[in-house]
Amino acid sequence: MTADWTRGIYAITDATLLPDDERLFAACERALSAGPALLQYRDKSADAVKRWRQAAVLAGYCHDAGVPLIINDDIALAMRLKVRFGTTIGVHLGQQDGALDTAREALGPSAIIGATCHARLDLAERATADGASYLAFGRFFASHTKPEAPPAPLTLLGDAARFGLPRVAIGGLDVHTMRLAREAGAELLATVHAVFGADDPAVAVRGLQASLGDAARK
Ligand SMILES: Cc1ncc(COP(=O)(O)OP(=O)(O)O)c(N)n1
Ligand SMILES: Cc1nc(C(=O)O)sc1CCOP(=O)(O)O
Ligand SMILES: [Mg+2]
Repeated sequence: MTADWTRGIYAITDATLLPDDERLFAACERALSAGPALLQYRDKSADAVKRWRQAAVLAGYCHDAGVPLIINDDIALAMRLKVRFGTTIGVHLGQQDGALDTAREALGPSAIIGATCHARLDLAERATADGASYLAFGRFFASHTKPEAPPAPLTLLGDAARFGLPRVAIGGLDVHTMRLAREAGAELLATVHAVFGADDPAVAVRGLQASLGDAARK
C-alpha cells in the first residue's frame, strides 16, 4: 500500500554521488527502508539504456516499499515504466521539460506530477491550472548539487498556500534548514545531498524526519 505522499522527506538521486548501479540501488534500498514520502530518480545523462535499467529496478523497490517513484524530466520514461509495471509512477517537470497537460494525459488522473516554480507565484498559478499535483519552490539555501539554481525567499512558501497543493521546498536542505522550510509552510522537503551524500541514507532519512518532528514512517 502507498502511504501518504503529501508530507515528509522527498529523496532525490544523483548520478555523481551514486555513479553506478550497485551504489544507486544500495543507497535507494536504504533510503526507502526509512519511509520517505517520495523518491525521485534524477539522472541528467543522455544514456537511455542506463536510465531505463536503473529506473526499472527502482520502480520495483518503490513498489515494494509503498513509496511513489517520480521520474525527473522524462515523461516517456515514466510512461514506459507505468505500462511495464503498472505501478505508481510520477514525473517531475521543470520549465523546459514538457507540458504538464501532456504528462497528465499520458500518465492518467491519479499520477503524481510535480512542477518546478523557482521563486515565482505566476508559474505556480499556471502549474495549478494545468493540473500539477505539487508545486516545487527553491532553491532556499546554498546547494551542493545545483549551486547555480536561482535563490528563493522562505516567505514564498506561505504565499503559495493559496494554491491548495502540497508545497515542496528544495535546495540546500539539511537537518537544520529543513525545519525552517517546514515552519515556512513546506509539506515536502526535497533533498539530494542530505540523504544521498550521507554514509547511510536510512539513518539520514530518519534523522531528517526527527528534526521535523514527523513521526517515523517505518
Ligand atoms: C522536487 C524537485 N524540485 C525541483 C526540481 C528541479 O527541476 P528542474 O528545474 O527541471 O531541474 P533539474 O532537476 O531537471 O535539473 C526537481 N528536480 N525536483
Ligand atoms: C535539483 C535541484 N533543483 C533545485 C531548484 O532550486 O530548482 S535545487 C536542486 C538540488 C537539490 O540538491 P541539494 O539538496 O543537494 O541541495
Ligand atoms: Mg528538469
